[in-house]
Amino acid sequence: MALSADEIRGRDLFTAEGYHLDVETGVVELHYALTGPGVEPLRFTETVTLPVPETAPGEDALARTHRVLELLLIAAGVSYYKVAAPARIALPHRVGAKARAFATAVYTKGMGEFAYRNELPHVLTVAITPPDGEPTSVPAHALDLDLRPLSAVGGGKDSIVTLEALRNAGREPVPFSVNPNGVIKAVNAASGLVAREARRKIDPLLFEVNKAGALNGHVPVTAVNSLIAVATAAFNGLGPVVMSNERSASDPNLVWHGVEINHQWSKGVEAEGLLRDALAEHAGLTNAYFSLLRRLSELHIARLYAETGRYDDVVTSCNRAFLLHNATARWCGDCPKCRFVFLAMAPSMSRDRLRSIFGTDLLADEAQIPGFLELLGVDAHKPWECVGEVEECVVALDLLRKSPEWQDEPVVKALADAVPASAWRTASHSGVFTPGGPAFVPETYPRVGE
Ligand SMILES: CC(=O)N[C@H]1[C@@H](OP(=O)(O)OP(=O)(O)OC[C@H]2O[C@@H](n3ccc(=O)[nH]c3=O)[C@H](O)[C@@H]2O)O[C@H](CO)[C@@H](O)[C@@H]1O[C@H](C)C(=O)N[C@@H](C)C(=O)N[C@@H](CCC(=O)O)C(=O)O
Ligand SMILES: Nc1ncnc2c1ncn2[C@@H]1O[C@H](COP(=O)(O)OP(=O)(O)OP(=O)(O)O)[C@@H](O)[C@H]1O
Repeated sequence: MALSADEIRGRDLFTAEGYHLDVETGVVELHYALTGPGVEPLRFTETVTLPVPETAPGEDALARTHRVLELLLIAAGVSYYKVAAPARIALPHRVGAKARAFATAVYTKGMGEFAYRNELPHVLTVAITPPDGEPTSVPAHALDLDLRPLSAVGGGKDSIVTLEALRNAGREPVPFSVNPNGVIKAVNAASGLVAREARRKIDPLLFEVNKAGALNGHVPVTAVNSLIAVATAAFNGLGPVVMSNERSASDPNLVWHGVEINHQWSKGVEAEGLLRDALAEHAGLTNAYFSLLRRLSELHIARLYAETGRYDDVVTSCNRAFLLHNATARWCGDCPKCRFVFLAMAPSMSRDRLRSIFGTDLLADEAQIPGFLELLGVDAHKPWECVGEVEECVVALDLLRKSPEWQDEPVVKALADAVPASAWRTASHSGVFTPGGPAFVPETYPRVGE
C-alpha cells in the first residue's frame, strides 16, 4: 500500500456504486468507492455467495431478492465507509422514506461506537443521498409463515435456544450462518439439522489500508448478516429469518452528543423495526424478519439454554472465537463476553457443568474481579461487547451469593461486598425473568419463555 494515512483518510464522499448477482452461482459482488479531491479513488468489492436453490427462483422471487440486495449493498458498505468516514454518502438506486431511514440509522446509530471511539461526531449526522425520485413499486408479498424458517446461528447460547424452540414448535428450522467457522459447524452438527450457509469475503484491500492507517472500528455487523439471511431466504423460497436478539441488546452503553451509543445497535429492537419497515417498503416483504427472543433478558435465555442437553461441548459465545485472523478455538476465558456468559449461566446449572463448558472457572480466579466489577456497574460503563444489563449481572450475583455451591467462593464474596446497597435494592429478580418490551414475533410462532 503506497498511500499514506492522510491520503487514505482524506476523502469527502463514499459511494455505494452498485452490485451484481450471478443467479447461477449465487455470487453477489458489492462495489464501493471512496473519493476526494486530488486523490485516486479507493475502490472496494465485497463478495457474498448465497446458497443456490435447487429450482431457479421465479421472476417475482428474483425481483424481491434484488431489492433485498439493494439494501444489503447499503448495509455492507459500513466496513469500507469507515476507512475515511466522510460526511457524505451516495447511493446508486432510489429508495423510499423507510429504506432511507434504515440506511441513515445504519450509518449513524450503527456506527455510533466507531464515531465515539474515533472522536468523529459528524458521523452521527452523516447525509445519505439517493438519486431523486421514488423507486418503482414492488408488489406486496406477505411471506407464508408456514414455510421453513431460516434460523440464524452464531454459535452461542442464544441461537441454540431459538433453534430448539423452533424445533419443539414443529417449525423445522433451517440453521443458517454467514461464514460458519468450526464453532458454528459443530453447533449445527450437534443440532442434527441440515444447515445452509452463505460466504462473505471482505475486500483484502481493506486489511491493507487498515495497516497503512485507515480509520477503523466497530461496525453493525448484525445488519449485514441479517440482510444476507433475508436475501438467502428470498432467493431460496424459504420462510422468515428468525434471529435471537435479546431485550438488553437495545440498551445503550453511553450517551454522547445527545445520542445513545450502543455497541449492539443492529441487534436492538429499533434496528429490527427499521429493517422490517425497509423490507416491506423496498422489497414488498412483510414478516420476513424478527427476533424470537426479543422480550427475554440474557439471564432468562441462559436459564433456557440450561434446559438444552446436547450443546455443552460446542456452544461458544466468546467473540474472540470469531476473529477473521488468529481466532481462539472456543472460550478465551478472559474477556467481558466470557465473564458475562459465565455469570449468566452460573445460577442455572451445576458448577461442574459450567466448568466443563468453559474449560475454566472464572469465578475462582481473583484476576477476573475487575472485569466482573465492570459488568456489575461498579466501575466504568458497560463494556463495548455483547453483554447484558448491569441489573442482570446483579441479579445473577445475588443468586450466587445465596447458593450453597457458590456462597463461600472468595471471588463471589468480594464481588458481593463491592456492589452498593442501592444496586441490590433496585435489581429485580422478577423483572429479569419476566418477558417484557416490544417484539415483532408473529402470532403463530411460539412465545419463548412466556
Ligand atoms: C470478532 C470480533 O469481535 N471482531 C471485532 C474486532 O475486529 P478485529 O479487528 O479484532 O478482528 P476481525 O473481526 O478479524 O476483523 C479484522 C478487520 O476486518 C474489518 N471488518 C471485519 C468484519 C466486518 O464485518 N467488517 C470489517 O470492516 C475491520 O477493519 C477489522 O479490524 O474489532 C472490530 C473493531 O472494533 C470490530 O468491528 C469487530 O467486530 C466484528 C465486525 C464482529 O463480527 N463482531 C461481532 C462478534 C460483534 O461484535 N457482534 C456484536 C453485535 C453488534 C451489532 O450491532 O451487530 C455483539 O455481539 O454484540
Ligand atoms: N455468522 C453468523 N451467521 C448468521 N447469523 C449470525 C452469525 N453470527 C451471529 N449471528 C446472529 O446474530 C445475532 C447476534 O449474534 P450473537 O453473537 O449475539 O448471538 P449468539 O451467538 O446466538 O449468542 P451469544 O449472545 O451467546 O453469543 C443472533 O441472532 C445470531 O444468531
